[in-house]
Amino acid sequence: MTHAPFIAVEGPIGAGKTTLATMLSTEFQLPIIKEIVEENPFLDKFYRNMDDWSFQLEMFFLCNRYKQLEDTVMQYIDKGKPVISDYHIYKNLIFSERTLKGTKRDKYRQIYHVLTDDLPKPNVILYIRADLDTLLKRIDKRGRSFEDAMDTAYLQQLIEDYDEAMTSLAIREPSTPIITIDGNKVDFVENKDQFAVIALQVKEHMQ
Ligand SMILES: Nc1ncnc2c1ncn2[C@@H]1O[C@H](COP(=O)(O)OP(=O)(O)OP(=O)(O)O)[C@@H](O)[C@H]1O
Ligand SMILES: Nc1nc(=O)c2ncn([C@H]3C[C@H](O)[C@@H](CO)O3)c2[nH]1
Repeated sequence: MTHAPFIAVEGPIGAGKTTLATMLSTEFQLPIIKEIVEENPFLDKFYRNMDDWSFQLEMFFLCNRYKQLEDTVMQYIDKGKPVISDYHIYKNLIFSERTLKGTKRDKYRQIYHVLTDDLPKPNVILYIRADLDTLLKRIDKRGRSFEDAMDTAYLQQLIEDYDEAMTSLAIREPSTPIITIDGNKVDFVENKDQFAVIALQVKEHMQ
């Protein structure tokens, strides 16, 4: 590990990233970096018309995450302090490769690499996998109105994109451990023992 633990929780929409990252942050007294959702002016428009709004939305996410990552580096990573985040910057590419087409996709990819290639990346990843039924139930339970318009085929596609992306990340960065959690079976919210197993795995990577 080249720097203090920088832990990222990842997984498709509604997998439980923010929930788990918050629980781990409390357990280990770690500062947490959370996704900006409510202030996002494009999500509502995007779910109603993905083709029209995808570029604006992806750029918004990228710029916000870039700023958060810059701040995280200054406040924690450069000072050798551990930190947990409810996303990995790589998710920008997972989503944009799915939502953008043609020249916009090419331009976005270039901007992504220019902005992020030289920044430190998380060195421990928790990947929550879950199938469509589980995700739909959780998204429904959370009840964000703009997600009512989400296409289930899009969500299913993202589940598969995430699996591919995590496999390719494991090959490209073999020194970064990926702890995979079966979100269909493991209930870290209601079951304390199941949370304890995850917390123990994370602790092993914090030494
Ligand atoms: N293991 C679990 N068991 C039951 N409910 C869960 C579990 N994990 C998360 N939830 C619930 O599912 C909903 C979605 O969780 P959360 O917001 O943490 O997902 P997320 O992955 O951060 O979502 P997004 O991708 O939209 O940012 C919340 O209502 C949360 O309370
Ligand atoms: N298109 C797209 N690109 C992203 O980088 C991205 N990151 C998150 N999301 C969506 C999922 C939830 O609805 C909501 C909150 O996570 O925002 C994204 N959508």
